[in-house]
Amino acid sequence: MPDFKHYANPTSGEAIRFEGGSLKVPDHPIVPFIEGDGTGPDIWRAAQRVFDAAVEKAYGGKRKIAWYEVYAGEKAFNKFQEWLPEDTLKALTEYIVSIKGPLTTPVGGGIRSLNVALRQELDLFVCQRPVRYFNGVPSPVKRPEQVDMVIFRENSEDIYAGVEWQEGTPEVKKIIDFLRNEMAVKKIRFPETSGIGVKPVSKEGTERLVRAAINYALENGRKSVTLVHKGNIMKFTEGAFKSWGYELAEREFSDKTFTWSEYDRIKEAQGTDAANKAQQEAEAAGKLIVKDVIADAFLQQILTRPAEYDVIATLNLNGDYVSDALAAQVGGIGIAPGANINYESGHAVFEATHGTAPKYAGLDKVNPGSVILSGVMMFEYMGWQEVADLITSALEKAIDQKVVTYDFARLMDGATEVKTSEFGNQIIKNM
Ligand SMILES: NC(=O)C1=CN([C@@H]2O[C@H](COP(=O)(O)OP(=O)(O)OC[C@H]3O[C@@H](n4cnc5c(N)ncnc54)[C@H](OP(=O)(O)O)[C@@H]3O)[C@@H](O)[C@H]2O)C=CC1
Ligand SMILES: O=C(O)CCC(=O)C(=O)O
Ligand SMILES: [Mg+2]
Repeated sequence: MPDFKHYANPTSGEAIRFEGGSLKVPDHPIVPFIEGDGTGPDIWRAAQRVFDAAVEKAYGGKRKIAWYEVYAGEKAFNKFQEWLPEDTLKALTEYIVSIKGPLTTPVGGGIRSLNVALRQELDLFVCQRPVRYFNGVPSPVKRPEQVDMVIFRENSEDIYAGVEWQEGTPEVKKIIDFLRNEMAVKKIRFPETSGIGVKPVSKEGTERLVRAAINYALENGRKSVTLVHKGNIMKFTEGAFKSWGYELAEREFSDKTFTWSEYDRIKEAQGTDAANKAQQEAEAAGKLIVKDVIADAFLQQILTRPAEYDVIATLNLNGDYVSDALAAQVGGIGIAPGANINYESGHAVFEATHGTAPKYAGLDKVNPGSVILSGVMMFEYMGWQEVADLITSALEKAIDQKVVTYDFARLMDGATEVKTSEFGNQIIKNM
């Protein structure tokens, strides 16, 4: 048991373990949860009832989650005057699998993102966000059913990691002086009034992310992995991500993949027909195609040709933008789940793609679908597939019945608008 400063130890349940590369899940696993800020408590309350009902329905009392509340954000600050208590990190480390609601990050000053801090502290290097269409969900595009992608967003580095210095401080002056005087940098347009952010992108970081994406694609019968980058402009970070990604695919998965890098080499040596033939043969042999696209082109092609994309591997900031854009295509952020995972240690923190939606806090109004579907991912990760399937089909049925929260109701004809808690009830009723 961890040696907590503030927290009492769990009073029931057993710890999940990660041994020999796989999870060992007891029948009464301790699962820590963070309620979250803003609308977090609303959606968490509904979600927890759905999870418990589905586990009970699937296993009739043989299995049960031992929920264990841990704190971060405003609730932690109010209780312990700490935004992210060390006890929370200890609990998430000890109990391996956890789930959280959204946490507030102020813009422009104040505390840094607690969400990002959690990912960094636990080294949860993959932010995995599946995006698929649920029949009947209102969507702004004509063929939303063509969207079926799984985003693998690098979660530990890039400009998103928060290495930056504020304009006007002695630190930023030092960095700017160093860049100008020792590195001969002449491209800082307004050196006296700039803030500076640094974008670290490493070979190790890229390789472990791309490896996870390719493994996922192979295990789940996916057709392609696309490396999304802005490597034409940021050559040694985003461009390197692309090159390292291709090199990894060819080095570690040569018998199972065909890359566009190989395509280019064949084209150069033998011409376009030979390269096309090689790709067609690889596809016919069931090989995974590893390709790439520049990020801005990707954002227009997901609207015009979504069927061409499948598993997406990308850097941290691109992944953030792409997640919300794709979520909108299939009906919005109300049903966009996610997980932060370290595939090497087994640690995983499940969380919705959206934030705290503060204007709706405490109104029992927003869609709990994203956190509920994050729970579905969690149950799949734990191997409790029966629970995942029960929740998914009950949620699909609720949408089919047009019993939905405000976000869907405002775009659907003939819908019955229900509260967060009532949407949870409807899902439970449908199990
Ligand atoms: N992982 C995390 O914890 C994340 C935290 N955040 C943080 O959340 C805070 C608010 O961020 P903000 O940019 O407003 O983004 P949000 O995702 O919180 O909200 C933006 C809009 O998305 C819609 N929305 C969000 N959640 C739901 C839901 N459950 N059901 C239906 N619609 C929903 C609402 O749209 P509408 O107005 O159209 O109704 C809302 O106004 C910030 O502090 C930010 O840093 C942001 C993202 C992730
Ligand atoms: O940490 C935050 O406040 C925002 C994070 C975010 O937008 C995301 O991870 O998608
Ligand atoms: Mg985001």
